[in-house]
Amino acid sequence: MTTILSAQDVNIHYGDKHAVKNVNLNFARGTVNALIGPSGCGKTTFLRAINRMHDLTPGARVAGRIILDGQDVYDPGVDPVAMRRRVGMVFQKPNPFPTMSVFDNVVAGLKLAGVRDRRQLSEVAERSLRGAALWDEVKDRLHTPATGLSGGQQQRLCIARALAVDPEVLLMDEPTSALDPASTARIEDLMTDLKKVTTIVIVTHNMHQAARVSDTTSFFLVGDMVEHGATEQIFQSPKDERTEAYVTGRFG
Ligand SMILES: Nc1ncnc2c1ncn2[C@@H]1O[C@H](COP(=O)(O)OP(=O)(O)OP(=O)(O)O)[C@@H](O)[C@H]1O
Repeated sequence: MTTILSAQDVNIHYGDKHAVKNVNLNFARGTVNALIGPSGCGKTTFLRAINRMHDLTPGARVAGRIILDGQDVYDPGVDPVAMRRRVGMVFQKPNPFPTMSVFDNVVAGLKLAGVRDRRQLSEVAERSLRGAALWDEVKDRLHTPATGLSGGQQQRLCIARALAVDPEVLLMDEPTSALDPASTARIEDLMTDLKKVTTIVIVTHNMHQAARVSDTTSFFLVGDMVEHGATEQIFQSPKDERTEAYVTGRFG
């Protein structure tokens, strides 16, 4: 399998706080990769480093390399806005643009990139909404406000919005934690389909979810990445006793 994303000696500080400590990880193209660990252990901090979200966080410093398909995303020549089209992000709470219609939400990134052709926008909107398993539910209300959708639909809309620009990697930060079990199940099913078109890195508090959806799992603890491996191995025969204690529910 080819590596699409590689973190090399990544250290992240907030002021004096060393939130992520010398993390090395490789993710293969077309896989789902879970980051697990107790609250405050640096999962989200690491995830946000992948698409340079910390550029926008006062006091945050990222050191090391994040290599996306051969290119260091922190290279001074890289335009972070263009790079974020290659590395999409879905957040904990669905965050559709509240004043826009369903359609306009999906194509917002394309429009920002200068695409104006109506037919192209319509094609991409349909493909992305189908990709996010939302098309059938919204095809007759594309031009109604996105805020009229249910929470689960809004989250799939955010996934469609991310997919519309063909990201090579999709970052998901606890994408189902605000959703009911039925919506959660739909998004979990979706992740398996999305592997055909992108590579997913997902932060989740839900170990069952990590076990269900991911190919690899990385266990974080107070800023260290303690263990990384095939999900089955991490859950069934972890090498580190701290991983074992966590996945068997002895702390968390
Ligand atoms: N903007 C910030 N400024 C200062 N410290 C921060 C900031 N964001 C996070 N931290 C600290 O960095 C550490 C790692 O936080 P992070 O949110 O990455 O953990 P997490 O594993 O994602 O936790 P959770 O599962 O609760 O979301 C925590 O101690 C947190 O308090």
